[in-house]
Order: sequence, then structure tokens, then C-alpha cells
Amino acid sequence: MPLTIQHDDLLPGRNFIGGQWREAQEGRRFDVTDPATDAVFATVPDSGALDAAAALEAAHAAFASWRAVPAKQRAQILRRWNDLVLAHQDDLGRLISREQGKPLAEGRGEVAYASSYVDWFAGEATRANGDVIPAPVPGRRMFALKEPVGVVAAITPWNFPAAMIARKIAPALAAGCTVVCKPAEDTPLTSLALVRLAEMAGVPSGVLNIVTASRQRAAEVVDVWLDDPRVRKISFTGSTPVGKHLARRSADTLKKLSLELGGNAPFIVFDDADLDAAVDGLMVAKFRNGGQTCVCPNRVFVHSAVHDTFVDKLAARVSALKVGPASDEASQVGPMINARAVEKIERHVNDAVERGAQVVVGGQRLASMGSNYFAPTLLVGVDSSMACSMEETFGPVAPVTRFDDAADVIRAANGTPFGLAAYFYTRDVRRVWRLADALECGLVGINEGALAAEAAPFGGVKESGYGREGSVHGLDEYVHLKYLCQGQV
Ligand SMILES: NC(=O)c1ccc[n+]([C@@H]2O[C@H](COP(=O)([O-])OP(=O)(O)OC[C@H]3O[C@@H](n4cnc5c(N)ncnc54)[C@H](O)[C@@H]3O)[C@@H](O)[C@H]2O)c1
Ligand SMILES: N[C@@H](CC=O)C(=O)O
Repeated sequence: MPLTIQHDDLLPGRNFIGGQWREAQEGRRFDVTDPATDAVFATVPDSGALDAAAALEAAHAAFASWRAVPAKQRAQILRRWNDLVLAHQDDLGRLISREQGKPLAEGRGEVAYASSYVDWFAGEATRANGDVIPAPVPGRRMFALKEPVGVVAAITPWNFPAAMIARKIAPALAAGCTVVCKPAEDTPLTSLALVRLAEMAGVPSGVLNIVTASRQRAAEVVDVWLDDPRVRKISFTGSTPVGKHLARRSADTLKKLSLELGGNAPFIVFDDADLDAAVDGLMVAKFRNGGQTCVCPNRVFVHSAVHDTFVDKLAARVSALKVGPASDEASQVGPMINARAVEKIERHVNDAVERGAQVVVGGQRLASMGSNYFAPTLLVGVDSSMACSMEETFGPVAPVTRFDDAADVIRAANGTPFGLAAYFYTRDVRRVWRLADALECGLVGINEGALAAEAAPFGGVKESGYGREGSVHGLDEYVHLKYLCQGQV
């Protein structure tokens, strides 16, 4: 099935600054490729410092009027945006699959997921209540108000090109902030399409601005925003090294930060687990988006008593996965995003094998399909010395480690600098609470492999970052509290 878009106006192909679609000021453009074939199928502006500065000017100029728009009206605009997103679900799903490579059902699913955040924050906009505080002394009235922080810079990754940007822009606009954003260079088209729909929904000029840039020029764009005191908040999803760079560089102007960074999720199967449910949960959590998800299990720990049975069941499921381009509706695992991604996966598998792991399924590139395909892979005999245990593989590789002792496996699960998601399967209710307490992470799947939801707080601890997206806490990332104290009452 061709991944063509029915509505060409979803492909503006330019930056959106101050309510106008514009080329980069230096006139440069860069290629967008289809990871299934490596064919170039679009180009977008390769922006630089001038474009970043123009976007910031526009966002700064629009802030005073946007924050004054009543919350109910901001919510109505967000709802109109959401309606348009849903009305274009097929096109947006095809666009995501085309530029990112995920199977079509997942592309469409991501649109619904992105929409759920827009809908959620439309509601939250009208509930940004403050506090009336009982005064500790006579003659005073005390209040805490929530105010929008100001201009927000949103910087997003390629693995969820719609959802990651939606869950930053929606709360920012709901809170009364204005936005400058730079999407990932591999997947700029979906973000441009979402901004086009926001324009159609009536988001006023300057309130939402987007500039695209190649990998080589990403830092030039973002540095303008990092160094300018008018940007009051950075919301970033991406790798831990880039997140640390943003935190260091925004220190001089003390910006508020949300950093959703890399993970290295453990997935633990105890000897009393429902093994079929655990296999189902692992398949969903591990192979969604070809394993290119920050909450994907990266280390699978299985109790010795059930190890062989679990591995047999898992091997049958992994071997049955159908790999192919998104244009084939039967595909369950698509291409990886680019050559760098495949090289990393290959390096991890080779390193594991050299250090004594065994390949049960897969283990190599699928070069006959294209340069970005890697076979769904199951490894056993994995230990903590291997690169695949210490770094996020971000690919369709399930590395299994055997364990015997619960205390040891908790130590191992916590034994990395990261702390985003963790999963475990057990029927023992006391163990459920022990592990839920002991695991050092922001999200825990208990007999469950699919965690994320707009109503839940999403985010990490340790070097997986800080800040939460979604939930009743998500709006707080975009406001500050102002305390008012009235005397002589
Ligand atoms: N915690 C989460 O919610 C979450 C979600 C998705 C992805 N991730 C993580 O993101 C990583 C994969 O995404 P990626 O490869 O796109 O990450 P990345 O950090 O390389 O890129 C993310 C964004 O940062 C920009 N960027 C890159 N270098 C920059 C620089 N020097 N200055 C400013 N901006 C820069 C990129 O252009 C892109 O827009 C994985 O580690 C994954 O776990 C985390
Ligand atoms: N998969 C995460 C995003 C990180 O990759 C989510 O489900 O929100």
C-alpha cells in the first residue's frame, strides 16, 4: 500500500514563524529519507541561528496576548486542533510511517496517542487552579497563583514524531506559554503537519513556531534558545548526552527544564509469573516500534526455574514476527531509523556473542530487505559485562539473563545510571510492593507491558532525566507559582 498523503496542505515544507510559512533565511534545505528504502522523498528548511532568533522574537512578542486569553478559549482552540488531528489520522499515520518506518498500524496508533495528550491538556487548561492559603497571622489573605512560565523551547526525537511534540506543545499552550520548537532531523514532516493543523485550528500568529534543521545545524538553532534569557523553559526528549548538554548550557539563564532521556529498562520474570502473560507483555514492550522506544525493556531477567520454558515460548513469538516496510500492512517490525542505529544494534549483538551470549533467534542484519533492517533477535546467556546490558540498544533485540535470587536481581535492575521504566511479572502480592518500592525508576509495569497513557505521569529518575509529561502534574512543568499576600484585611 503506497504511503501517499491525501491532503497536500499537510506538507507545508517550510518553517512556521510568526504565523507565516517561510524558507530558512539562508535558503538551505536538507533531505528527508524513507528509512525503508533510503530514498529521498522530501526536503525541508535547514535552518540556522537567524531562523531560531526570528522564531523566538515571534514567540516572545505573542506571549503577553496569549497568556491573557481566557483558559476556556485556549482549551477550545486545543480541542479544535485535536479534532483536526483525528480527522487527519490516516494521513498523519502514513506520514509517520513513511518518515519514521514504523508499521502502519503503529503510525495510526501514534496519532491517537498524540491526540490523547492534546485532548487531556485542553481539559487541564481549565483546571490550572491555584491555592487559597489559610493565613498563619490575623489580617492577611494569602494566595498562590499559577502563571505561564513564558516562551518554551521544545526539542523532540524521531521515534515518536507526533506524540513527543504533542505532549510538549499541548501543555505549554494550555498553560498560556508560547512555543518555539525544533523537531528531529529524521522526522520533521509529521511535526510540520501538526503545526499546520494547529494553524488551521486558530492558534494565533506567533504562539506556535517551528524551525527544522539538519543534524549538523541542530545545535546552532538550539543554542540561540539556550543562551537567550527570554526562553524560560526547555522541554527536551532525546538522548542523555544531549540532555546533559542542554542542562549545562541553560544554567546561565536558569531555565526551567524537563528532560525525558534515555532508559535501560529491566524486565523481570519471577518463577511464579504467568509465563504466557509475561511473553505477551515482553513482545508488546520490546518490539513496538522495532524496539526504538525509550521504555523498551533493554535487559530481560528470568528466574532459573522458568528460564528455559520462557525462552522457548519467547523464541516462537520472536521468530514469527514479520519484518517489512510500513507500506506492507502485514509488517510488524519496520526498518530502523538510519544506518547509525543499525550499526549500534549490530555492535551490541556482536559484542554479546564475543563475550559468550548465544543467539536463539535472528542476530544479523536483513541486508536483502534494505540497509536499515535488523532481524528480531533473542539472545540468552547475557551478563552485565556486555554492551547490550549497559547501554540502550534501541533495536529489536531481547537479551535474556538468568537469575536465582530476588535481592540480586533488584541490585542488577538498579545497576545502571538510568531509571526510566521497569517491568516485572509475579503473582506474589508482597513481592509486588517490595519491588515497586525498590526499583529506581519513574514508571513500573506490574504484570503489564504497555504503560504510557495521557492520564499518567511519564518521566524518569537518575540519568533518565526529570520532569513529568501527561497526568494532572504535566501542566505544572509549564507554570510557576506566584504567591500573593494581602495585608490590612
Ligand atoms: N524519556 C523519553 O521519554 C524518551 C522518549 C523518546 C526518546 N528518548 C531517548 O532519545 C534517544 C533517541 O532519540 P535521538 O537519537 O533522536 O536523540 P538525540 O538526543 O540525538 O536527539 C534528540 C533531539 O535533540 C537534537 N539535538 C541533537 N544534538 C543536539 C545538540 N547538540 N544541541 C541541541 N539539540 C540537539 C536532535 O536534533 C533531536 O531533535 C534515546 O536515548 C531514547 O531513549 C527518550
Ligand atoms: N514510548 C514512549 C516515548 C519514548 O520513546 C511513550 O510511549 O510515550
